[in-house]
Amino acid sequence: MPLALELMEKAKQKNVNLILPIDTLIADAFSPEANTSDVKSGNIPSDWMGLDIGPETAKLFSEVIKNSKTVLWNGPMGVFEMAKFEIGTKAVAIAVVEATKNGAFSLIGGGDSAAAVSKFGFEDQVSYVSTGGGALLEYMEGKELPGVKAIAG
Ligand SMILES: Nc1ncnc2c1ncn2[C@@H]1O[C@H](COP(=O)(O)OP(=O)(O)OP(=O)(O)O)[C@@H](O)[C@H]1O
Ligand SMILES: O=C(O)[C@H](O)COP(=O)(O)O
Repeated sequence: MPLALELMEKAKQKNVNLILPIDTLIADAFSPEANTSDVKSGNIPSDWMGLDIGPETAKLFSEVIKNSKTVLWNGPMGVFEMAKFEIGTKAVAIAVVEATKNGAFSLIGGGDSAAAVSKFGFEDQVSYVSTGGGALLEYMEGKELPGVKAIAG
């Protein structure tokens, strides 16, 4: 939490638009048979958990993505492996595909993000899918990766 608050402050100082979820799909168990409900983010009862973004957030994120020229996607929106909690991740994936159709460069990174894109059958409709998760982000940060260094000589 302190790190999140620090990053939010940093984003504000740098005029970076940080968009957070406004609603959440909650469940009473980590299970495909769980009972679910949509609540405003911040209203999750203590014995429930958020397992996907809610429909309002899916709409909000999709709008931003569709209007972007470059998309770097790292991390699913929820537990997309269970059909009940795949809706948010699917909505984002559809928006990324649409942005790509409109000329955006879309880069998807991370084993689970790649699995999500593949599950929905969109692998060929985005610009690039990388299996690198943390390594991809470190590379984007400008860090030198030992493997890349060895290859580059
Ligand atoms: N609310 C949640 N509670 C528990 N697990 C979740 C929740 N939301 C997503 N997950 C799980 O987290 C995983 C996604 O992890 P992560 O965000 O690190 O993805 P990634 O960056 O694509 O993958 P990796 O870290 O392997 O490179 C998925 O398996 C998903 O089911
Ligand atoms: O699923 C994996 O193994 C990860 O996507 C690997 O990514 P990382 O080692 O770069 O985090």
